[in-house]
Amino acid sequence: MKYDLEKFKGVFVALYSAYDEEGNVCSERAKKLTQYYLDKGVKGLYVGGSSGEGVLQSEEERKKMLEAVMSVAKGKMTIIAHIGANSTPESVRLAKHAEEMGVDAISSIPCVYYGFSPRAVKRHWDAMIDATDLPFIIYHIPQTTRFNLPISLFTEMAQNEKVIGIKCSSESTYELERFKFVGDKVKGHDFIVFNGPDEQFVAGRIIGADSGIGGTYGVMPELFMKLNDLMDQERIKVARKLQDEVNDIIADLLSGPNLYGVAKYILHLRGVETGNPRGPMLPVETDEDKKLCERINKKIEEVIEKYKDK
Ligand SMILES: CC(=O)N[C@@H]([C@@H](O)[C@H](O)[C@H](O)CO)[C@@H](O)CC(=O)C(=O)O
Repeated sequence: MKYDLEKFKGVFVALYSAYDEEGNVCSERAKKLTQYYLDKGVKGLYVGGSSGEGVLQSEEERKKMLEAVMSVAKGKMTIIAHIGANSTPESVRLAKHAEEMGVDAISSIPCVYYGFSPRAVKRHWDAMIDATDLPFIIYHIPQTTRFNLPISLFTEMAQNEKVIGIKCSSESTYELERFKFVGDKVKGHDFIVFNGPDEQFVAGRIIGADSGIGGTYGVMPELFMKLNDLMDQERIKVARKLQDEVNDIIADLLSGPNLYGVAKYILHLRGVETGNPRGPMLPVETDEDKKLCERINKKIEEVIEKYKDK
């Protein structure tokens, strides 16, 4: 096996992007944000994905964000760079840049705007894969891309040595199980499956996920690391109870103007500045929204405390 797969097992924060007060990518803030997660002890970061607003940024902004992250995280955390862009040439340039930066793997959605055939998606992904020596992780998120990855294309992709895993953000745990089962069979060893829906972390791990990448981990990495430890120890009953509490928090996070707006404001309450999400995503503006964030932040602290020694 060409790649060390152990470094892809664990909890990966889907990193929010860091902006200044004018909405420009801010390297200093991105470095502090990266250090925040390094100090928390997460396994790694997924940079420039959905939570990272990669598809809302220019090529230069995406590079700038990754450069800041790598200046802090290189060799200390596993970094997966999401390089999916509107066109194949842009994705290829981002792939090459990610390799120059020393990331551990690249990853991509199939498409952004147009609906494509499996053949077109394969060609798009293959171009990125061929551009570097890095391992590649498929990003499957049909509810936003509208591309329902057929198992035939998945099987073909898994045959490529460089394709080591899939980030499965579809809500079907059956689909996740199939990717794990078929992936392991094709490889003859572990094919890394990342659970995508944070609300189903426990279910995903039970049915085959090795790891998790999530957009709500950023405000409660401690709770997802705890869930992961509980699953490693096969302490399902405690894990289920904690998942219930986490899902209550996620429901609150989703009840505000926008998940990332709320998450970023919660980080602001902790002294970690990342600015507002980029429009059309709504920021936290009203007193009511701010109170919601304060309440969620308090609830997270309480649940961390409650499960610390469980
Ligand atoms: C559809 C969607 O956005 N799914 C999220 C989840 O983390 C999601 O935000 C969470 O489960 C709350 O619903 C992730 O799978 C996406 C992700 O990790 C990323 O790339 O930011």
